Amino acid sequence: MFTDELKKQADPIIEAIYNDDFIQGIIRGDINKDAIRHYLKADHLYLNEFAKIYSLLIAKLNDREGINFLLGQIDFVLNGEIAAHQTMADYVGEDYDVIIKDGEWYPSSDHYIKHMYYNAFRYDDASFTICAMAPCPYVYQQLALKIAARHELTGNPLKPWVDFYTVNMDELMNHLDRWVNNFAEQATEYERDILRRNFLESCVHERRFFNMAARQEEWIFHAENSTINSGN
Ligand SMILES: Cc1ncc(CN)c(N)n1
Repeated sequence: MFTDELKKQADPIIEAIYNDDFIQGIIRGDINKDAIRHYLKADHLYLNEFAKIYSLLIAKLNDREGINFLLGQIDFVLNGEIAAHQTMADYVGEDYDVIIKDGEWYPSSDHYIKHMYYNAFRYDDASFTICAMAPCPYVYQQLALKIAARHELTGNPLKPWVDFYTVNMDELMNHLDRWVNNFAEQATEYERDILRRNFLESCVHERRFFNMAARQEEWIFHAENSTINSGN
């Protein structure tokens, strides 16, 4: 299947994310609280845009099943995933609403969000955007499964965050796989290349997003050579 090929190509990127500072800090249970604050500020806004992009895709569909599926996902992203964020806010020891109130689209999350919007506006078929969005659940599911398989997290304050992504992603991933595979079957090789690239680029965006939080990346406009304070 086409999506099996994508997932195989994504695995080294996911393994690299696993070994980066953010996930290693989660595994140890002592991740820097500023990294978590930064992540929550960025992710709250990212998920809002993710829900809005789903709504753009609804306009491209004609089947009620697909529309209902996306409506369910909008609800999950806006109301379900809060539980994972709440675990992190509890770890920081501050009120969630206070933490997120001054978030922004920091450079790496900005790039990721615009990658998804580009596809939603550029292509009539929703599959191109779905390929750019699928790493969002997929990468977290794979990270959580790797962590759970390799570590005993009892007593780790971030264990509920890991548990959340081990159990909640299966149905969604099956649906997205079917969707992309159906489209890929009748797509041209040129279109399949775009699908592949969209998926892999978003896996790299996932890595950059965690590293953004680990380094508390910000836009810098005042420096002589305006740049961002992040590598990778
Ligand atoms: C950036 C990002 N990627 C993925 C997820 C998991 N849905 C998330 N909350 N944020």
